[in-house]
Amino acid sequence: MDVDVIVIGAGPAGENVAGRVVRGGLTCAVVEDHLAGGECSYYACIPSKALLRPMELADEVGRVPGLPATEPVDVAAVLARRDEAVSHLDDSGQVEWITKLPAEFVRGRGTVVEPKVVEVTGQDGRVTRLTARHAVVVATGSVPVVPPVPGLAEARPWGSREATTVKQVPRRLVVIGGGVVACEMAQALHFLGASEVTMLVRDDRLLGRVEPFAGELLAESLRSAGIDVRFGASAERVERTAEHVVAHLAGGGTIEADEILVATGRHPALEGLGVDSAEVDDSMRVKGSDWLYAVGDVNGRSLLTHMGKYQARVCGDVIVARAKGEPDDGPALRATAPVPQVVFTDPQICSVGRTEEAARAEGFDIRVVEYDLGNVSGAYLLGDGYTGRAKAIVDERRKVLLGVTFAGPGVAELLHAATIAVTAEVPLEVLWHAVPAFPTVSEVWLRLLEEYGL
Ligand SMILES: Cc1cc2nc3c(=O)[nH]c(=O)nc-3n(C[C@H](O)[C@H](O)[C@H](O)COP(=O)(O)OP(=O)(O)OC[C@H]3O[C@@H](n4cnc5c(N)ncnc54)[C@H](O)[C@@H]3O)c2cc1C
Ligand SMILES: NC(=O)c1ccc[n+]([C@@H]2O[C@H](COP(=O)([O-])OP(=O)(O)OC[C@H]3O[C@@H](n4cnc5c(N)ncnc54)[C@H](O)[C@@H]3O)[C@@H](O)[C@H]2O)c1
Repeated sequence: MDVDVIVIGAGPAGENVAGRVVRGGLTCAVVEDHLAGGECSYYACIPSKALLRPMELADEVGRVPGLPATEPVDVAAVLARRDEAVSHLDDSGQVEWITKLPAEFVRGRGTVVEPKVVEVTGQDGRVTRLTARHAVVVATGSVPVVPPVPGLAEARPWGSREATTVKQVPRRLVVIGGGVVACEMAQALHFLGASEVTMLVRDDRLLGRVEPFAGELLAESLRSAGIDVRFGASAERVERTAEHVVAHLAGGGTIEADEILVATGRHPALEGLGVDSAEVDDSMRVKGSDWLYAVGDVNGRSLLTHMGKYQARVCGDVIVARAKGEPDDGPALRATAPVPQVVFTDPQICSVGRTEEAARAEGFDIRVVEYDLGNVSGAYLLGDGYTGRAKAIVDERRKVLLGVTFAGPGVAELLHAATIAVTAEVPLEVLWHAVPAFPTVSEVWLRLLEEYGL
């Protein structure tokens, strides 16, 4: 079969490339080995957020006197809603979306066998050969890394998929890692009944890529909920017995649990793909090639759905421009945006742009302003004991924001204002005229500017 563009992988990134190239007038085939919709729809963003939402709501209700207690939580109902959110692992809706674009949907494992040629091996072993006139786009996502701890692989550890598809919440859980998956899933499963959760965090802080204060607030929250967060801790050996799993700790001691969750990062999914590297330029074209592109997790730039989709929009439009011989270097045709991210824990942690450490390392002349969210009237009204913090990094030369971080209940919805301010490089003196409504948590913007001296 000949088409203009072949996309391998129908996760959020691959689907969005297909949408853009078809909209631009090209024909497209989308190859998917497992479920159209990708990791995000069935095993990652959607189910994890469905599992975290009841905890968030219960915490919120708990902060407002006079409302009925929400415990005990109906775990079966929470899991049933999670199952609905992931369409019971049925991808027919997503396949229909692809075919209605219209694009050709080809189920099977894709391999690039020669330039612009992809062979797809179906589950029945049949091979379909696809040829692209213009481009092949790799959007195969990422796979979890399991560290080489003796006995760990044999102990059948959980990865994020097992955690998000959980049917029976284990009573005792050991979590290896202190990143986003570890924190979100430790907290969700603890809320849903894992009464003994121990986190083995190799480093001395949680969420190593965000501002340290945010990780500290989160560690306090996890610990006060009863989760045993151990810093500088690691398993040197793991074994599974008939009844449980045992983690032998470096430096002595053991922890016995029902399951062990490994959340130690992810690698680009390149195995068996016929592609050695997915390192791309800002147009998402693989370095050294004029027909191969890579978007989403697989290129390693930013392992987030919204960033994969953003890259996909750029990539699709660039391919269309190049296919038509039109200019391919307009500002909308390069993926260079600051990265926003939300960690959906309690407190929520969200950030965009540079941290203080990153800005200093890049040589910016900066000033840091911070403000306690609990002192904002809008936050006080959300409930008793609301705590949180905001931190902004100001480029002193241009008087614009380089990065903003919020930590606190419900702060995720504050993030897009920060994303606009950072992306558009809004001068602080202009930002001053963006008056936050009273009494909302957004009033923290005014407080930050006042702290700065405006
Ligand atoms: C537990 C968890 C929670 C997360 N929560 C969030 C969140 O809240 N917000 C957020 O922004 N990000 C979140 N992420 C990250 C997000 O899931 C990824 O960034 C996103 O799924 C990447 O999209 P993608 O299209 O690049 O890859 P994927 O979604 O992984 O899709 C890749 C697709 O390619 C297919 N494929 C692979 N190889 C082949 C092949 N050779 N042939 C055919 N098909 C192939 C796969 O089957 C898959 O369907 C989370 C991740 C995890 C693990
Ligand atoms: N809300 C969200 O946006 C969201 C949620 C979940 C996942 N994600 C994405 O998924 C990606 C993967 O998440 P993750 O939590 O697996 O990765 P991560 O990179 O966020 O965290 C990995 C953690 O494992 C630790 N670690 C690494 N190697 C180790 C080893 N050998 N032994 C012990 N600890 C080790 C690290 O120090 C770190 O604490 C993230 O990059 C994130 O972008 C996003």
